[in-house]
Amino acid sequence: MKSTINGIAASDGIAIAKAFRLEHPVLEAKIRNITDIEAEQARLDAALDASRRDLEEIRKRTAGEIGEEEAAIFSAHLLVLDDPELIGPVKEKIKGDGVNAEYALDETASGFITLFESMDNDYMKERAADIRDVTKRILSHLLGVTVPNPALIREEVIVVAEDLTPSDTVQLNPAWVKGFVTDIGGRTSHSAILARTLEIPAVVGIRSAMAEIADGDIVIVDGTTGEVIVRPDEQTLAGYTEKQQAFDLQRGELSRLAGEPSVSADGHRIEIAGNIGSPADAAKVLENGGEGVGLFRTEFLYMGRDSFPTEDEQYEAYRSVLEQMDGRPTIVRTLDIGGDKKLSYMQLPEEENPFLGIRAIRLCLEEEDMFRIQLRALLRASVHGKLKIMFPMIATVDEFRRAKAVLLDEKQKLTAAGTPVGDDFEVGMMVEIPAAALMADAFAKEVDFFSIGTNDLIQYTMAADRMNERLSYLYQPFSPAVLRLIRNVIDAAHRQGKMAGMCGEMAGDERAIPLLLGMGLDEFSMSASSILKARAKAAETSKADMENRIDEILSLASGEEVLEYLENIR
Ligand SMILES: C=C(OP(=O)(O)O)C(=O)O
Ligand SMILES: [Mg+2]
Repeated sequence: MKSTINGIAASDGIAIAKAFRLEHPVLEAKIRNITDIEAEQARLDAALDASRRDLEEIRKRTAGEIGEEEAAIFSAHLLVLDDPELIGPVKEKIKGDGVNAEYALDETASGFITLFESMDNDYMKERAADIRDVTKRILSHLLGVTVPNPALIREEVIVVAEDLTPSDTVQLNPAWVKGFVTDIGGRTSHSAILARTLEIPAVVGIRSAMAEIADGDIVIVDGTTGEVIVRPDEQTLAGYTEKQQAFDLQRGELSRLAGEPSVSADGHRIEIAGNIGSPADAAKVLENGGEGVGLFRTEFLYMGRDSFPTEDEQYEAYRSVLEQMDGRPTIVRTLDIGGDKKLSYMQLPEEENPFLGIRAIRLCLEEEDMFRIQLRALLRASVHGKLKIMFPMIATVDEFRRAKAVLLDEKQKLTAAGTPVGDDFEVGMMVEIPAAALMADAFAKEVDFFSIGTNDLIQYTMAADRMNERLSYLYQPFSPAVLRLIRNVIDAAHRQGKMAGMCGEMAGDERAIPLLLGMGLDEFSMSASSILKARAKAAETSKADMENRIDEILSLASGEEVLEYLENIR
């Protein structure tokens, strides 16, 4: 029976395909006593063989379709599978204790995991993560439970999941994943941002998707309205197929703006740039006529792998982006890990409030060696284009100064060693903490540019978790509280002759563009798929007219009133 469920529209467009449930099953390794030891050991061997076949296949396909680097993790898993130091003790335990293979494996592996994780050694911590993953795979074969392998998807699907972590999403191949729906999350959770980067429709925060959608159900995702139709009838299907074609047509029409500059109706020039998570995304920004990169979220280079990227690997990634952008301004943000963005190979402390904890620049200033590797890679790459280095989550002027001092120290060392470093790279900061927005005048004297991170700025201003769908009513980009902070940042930047940009999702929101233009925002950075619509919106807006309205808008009492005001301007 057809049913319609609603969530938060996260990425525009319509996708129609079969559901693929991405669910991590509970694997319980209960103890059983065994009498036929040989048969039990043979059962373990069979599970090892099956796991080996899985991994070889996944490795091969990942290497061929995504890249050798991404496939490396599966080679590491294959090594664990064949490691006599793990498998030997499991077999001995089956024999010595007369217990079943699941239990012997789980106990032995847990012992190694606890031991390796407790060591102050990144290599051993990575091995612990590998053992955990491989153990799950072997257990699933022993228990006859299927674990989903998104890397093996070979038909068009809509991924249905409770949640997609950033490391889940980097493994999805957009050639097959036509859209996704999740029960958890909001418009600015990272899975939603990634969907926009990949230009695939998505609806998040549905709450009942996993309960209502079975594997193989036909699903329509309307990422523009937030509707998800499960098991549609013929008529509904036909209606949405038409809607899908109209959407594609509109996208095609907008593409004529790709080579045009971004100018308001009254001739004011702005820059519209793209947000990226990998060097491959830069091509999408250019295809959509982006005038620069306003945010490269480098933490994605650190995800979907089982060890830190080396300085050379990072250098290559930054160089690739700068070369592709060919002299256009390119803002690369230093590592913003923590909060919901975790690394399997880096143990972060358990915190009560991870979004208020050791993340981003706070972590980098604590783990200075790790930070310096990234800064060296950036400095070496700076000769290949117009690089702007940006620090995330800056709360105090002192933090900015400390981060910049480490950068300049590395620059000096490289120069002393004869390594070429660009002379004209800029150093700026994200404004995503209310304290920084309020103190923008003090910061403006020290930075080369600001980029306002509304995703976090809104959550910290409203004290409403950006990922909690139940608080989405509080997560208000148009709240005058947020708008006043934004204006403060732009004005402070301009008083010092500095550029003010925005790379939070608000910059690509068509309703916000006239308002931001009126406040004088210089640079708007967004998902590649929003660039052309934003350019069209700017072209029909008079900056001078909006400028005259700003005081009135900022004196309204609520986000709802602001939105109503904006809708009535015509
Ligand atoms: C752009 C931002 O950074 P992220 O979404 O990566 O936290 C932001 O906070 O607005
Ligand atoms: Mg942020």
